Amino acid sequence: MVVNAENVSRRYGETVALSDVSFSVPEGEIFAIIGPNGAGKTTLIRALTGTTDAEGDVSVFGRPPRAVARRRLGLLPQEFTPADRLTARELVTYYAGLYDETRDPDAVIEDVGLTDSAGTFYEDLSGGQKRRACVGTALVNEPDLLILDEPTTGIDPTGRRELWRLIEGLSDDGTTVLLTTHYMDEAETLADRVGLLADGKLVALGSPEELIARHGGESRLVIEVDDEGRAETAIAAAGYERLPGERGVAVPAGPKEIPPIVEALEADGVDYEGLVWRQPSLEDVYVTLTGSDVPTAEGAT
Ligand SMILES: Nc1ncnc2c1ncn2[C@@H]1O[C@H](COP(=O)(O)OP(=O)(O)OP(=O)(O)O)[C@@H](O)[C@H]1O
Repeated sequence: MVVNAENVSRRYGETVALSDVSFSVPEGEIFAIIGPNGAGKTTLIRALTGTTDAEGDVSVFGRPPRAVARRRLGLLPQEFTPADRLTARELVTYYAGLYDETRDPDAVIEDVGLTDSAGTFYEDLSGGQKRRACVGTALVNEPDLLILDEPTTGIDPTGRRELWRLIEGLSDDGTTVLLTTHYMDEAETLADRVGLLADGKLVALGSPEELIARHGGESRLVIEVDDEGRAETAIAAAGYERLPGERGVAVPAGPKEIPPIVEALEADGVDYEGLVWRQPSLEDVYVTLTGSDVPTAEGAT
């Protein structure tokens, strides 16, 4: 196992940041930690990298975090603001100077897709380019384990997809990746396995498919309508109950139940604007197990 955490707990005064968290990450896996603000994601990363003391047992490459050879680990912290007046190439080269053996900084710059902007000052890069330059600093030592705390927060959709491709490519080459994210589509797309933290506890652990099958609930038909009360009455008359916590009027329904629901709406003259049928996703798992909405891009920290 590359990472092994057993009964890891951390308190800050009265606040329980982590409570008995246990999981392990095998070589080559992409493991995503998800959870609401304050769930303990960053504290867990700090426990794994030895920058905070925690109770329980943590080992990385079979050793206590602080004893791990620095060159084996690449870390992108959540808050990382390099000097504005360094170019992307200078930034990556600066970090390369911290190790005895490193990759060619220009090759790293190419990997993070910044060759054309290598000479641009950090402050003049776009949000996505900035974050990619930061990821580059974590790659200079060709780490065996890459830890990324919210790598794509604040990045536009194109930039996020580029970073996903980069992370997938690193994983294909054998790098183990542990990341935190507020984006459920990111975890669903990238992660081999996901750990869901809520109030410091690991409340679910498994592949996205397993978690969705276990906690995601049924497929559903979502009726987009102004008069939700009227739609609810119409579907209730046809024997269907509204699912709580969804945007629009959602009804648990397989594909074959779509026609009777539509007939019920039509029969009552409900003026609906749209119908969306969808299968459960990791977002539903998150909402079910944490009781909170998935944060929006603006709300994520
Ligand atoms: N250094 C600290 N001193 C005191 N309390 C802390 C400290 N670090 C974290 N906490 C508290 O521990 C809990 C977990 O925080 P943590 O930053 O690990 O959560 P998170 O899941 O990373 O949140 P976010 O998604 O907002 O980054 C929170 O209640 C936080 O206020």
